[in-house]
Amino acid sequence: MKSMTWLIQLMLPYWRRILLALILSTLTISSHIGLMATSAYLLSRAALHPPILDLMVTIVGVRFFGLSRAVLRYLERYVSHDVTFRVLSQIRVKFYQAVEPLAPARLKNFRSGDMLSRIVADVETQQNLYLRVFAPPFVALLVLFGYGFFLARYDVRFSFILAACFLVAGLGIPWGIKGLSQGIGHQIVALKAELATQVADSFLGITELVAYGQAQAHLEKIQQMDKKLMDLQRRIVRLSALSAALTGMIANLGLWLVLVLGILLVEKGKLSGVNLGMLALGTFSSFEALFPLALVPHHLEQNRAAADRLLELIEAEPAVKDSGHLSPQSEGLDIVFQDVSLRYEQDEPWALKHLSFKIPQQSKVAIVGPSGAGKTSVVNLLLRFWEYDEGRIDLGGYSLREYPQEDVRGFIGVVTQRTHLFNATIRENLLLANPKATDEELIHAAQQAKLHDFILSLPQGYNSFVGEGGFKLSGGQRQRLAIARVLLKNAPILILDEAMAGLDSLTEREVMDEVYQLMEGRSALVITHRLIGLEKMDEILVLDRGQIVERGTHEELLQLRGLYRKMWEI
Ligand SMILES: Nc1ncnc2c1ncn2[C@@H]1O[C@H](COP(=O)(O)OP(=O)(O)OP(=O)(O)O)[C@@H](O)[C@H]1O
Repeated sequence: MKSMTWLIQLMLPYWRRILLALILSTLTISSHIGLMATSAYLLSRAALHPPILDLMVTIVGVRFFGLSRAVLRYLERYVSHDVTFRVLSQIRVKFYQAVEPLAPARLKNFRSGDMLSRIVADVETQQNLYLRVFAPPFVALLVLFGYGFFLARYDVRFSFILAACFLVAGLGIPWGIKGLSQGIGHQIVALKAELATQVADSFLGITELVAYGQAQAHLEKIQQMDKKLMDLQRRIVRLSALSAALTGMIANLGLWLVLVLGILLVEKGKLSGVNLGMLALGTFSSFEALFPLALVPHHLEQNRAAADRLLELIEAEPAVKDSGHLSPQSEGLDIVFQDVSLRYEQDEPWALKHLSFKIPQQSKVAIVGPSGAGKTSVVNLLLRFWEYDEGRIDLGGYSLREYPQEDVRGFIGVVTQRTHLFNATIRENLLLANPKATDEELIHAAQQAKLHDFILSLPQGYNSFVGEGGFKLSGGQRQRLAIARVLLKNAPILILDEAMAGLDSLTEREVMDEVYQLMEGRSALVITHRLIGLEKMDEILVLDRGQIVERGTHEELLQLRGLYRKMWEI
């Protein structure tokens, strides 16, 4: 119910267009009725051989309805699809606005294929909302009342026949089909999501699947799901055909009942014989309004299931909410952690416990420690990806919570182990860090990151495509590109989170030199479990199970003969 209320709220701003579309739909069906009725009337009158002038009005009527039906059908399709696409774009905008603040913390719980399915398939399912759920009942009611009143002018019993047939075909058949199709809408939405998830997973893990000889097995799994989805869709097509056949039968029954009643009335002299065909065929064609009703419950179920999935994300609470309006100054950007504790979930152990340290502006601090010690968690807090539970983090003398998240991130440049490169050109990947950068600035950054010569050696230079995830570049080239990005961003705070992991020793040494140059004149937080080059750090924090167990310079820590020394010796 909640999802329907949400969808209706999105449609409300377009009520004028919706009203126009409903009127146009009703007029289109009315034109159809008019065409059939006037044609039948014309044939009946013509059979009596009246002077041709007597038929002129009817002939014009036939022409008018013939033309207006086509024009109105076009306008109705135009306006109703226009409304539909406007509502869809609203849904997409709302969805994106709600999802963006959830990244990255909350989105990690969702699989990428499932997210894709929500953004694409579940949004697109909503195109049925107006066209196949809301419009048909309204149009059927308008036709029933409009044509019902027309019939009542001849005899009210014609109207009762029409109402009875509309009741059976408009409520009885959809009710029966609802019973037969119950649950299929939900299953289709769930299966589409699962299928998208499996396909996306297969693409992401294609190397592993091929290497371990599992590609065929995986493909078969996907084919099975696809078959299941096809079976469900086939069931819906069968039900659609059944409902069309049943509605057609009721339409024929309606025609016969009107004909029988009409014949009786003609016999009694209460109805002119020339009207007989007009009333019968008009009634028959009014059933056009009823054909889409049978699948309304099915589409409604599918729309609700898809909308529920959209709402699940739209209503999710972001891990961090903006509450402050301070803007960080580029001067005096000391970072201070005071007794900071964090746990990712209430029932999980603390990832960070009572952490206190300071990174004065332009100083270099390293955090080292074994895997799972909490090093990346410190970065997550600084970048405002997660909210800390206890303590206080200050930036430039004010709590981090007093700044908008975007402003904080604007002051921080990050190089991580897994630099994501978009399937675009080198230029576009660099511009991500600073869309306004000039060509000279791009080249300067690439030169500093020792990437320029390599780029020039490519046939397309800066316009060369890097491939999906940057697969056309080596690990070292990717990291250099990340460094060039940070240079372009020119942020006063630098975070290097395992930036050298995955590189061979030679490349590591080369990239390290560039990284140390990059640190000059900036505050730097270096996260690593490889104790290389840490002599240049002002302070090293040794983290273990979320707590600082040792701190000092490289020399001091070696003398302590504790965890750091042990790690260093290894
Ligand atoms: N998003 C998350 N949700 C739940 N728990 C998490 C999440 N991220 C990290 N953790 C947990 O928090 C703890 C610290 O993780 P963190 O990634 O900070 O460690 P790390 O020192 O950076 O490890 P590594 O060197 O292996 O990258 C771990 O126990 C980890 O399982």
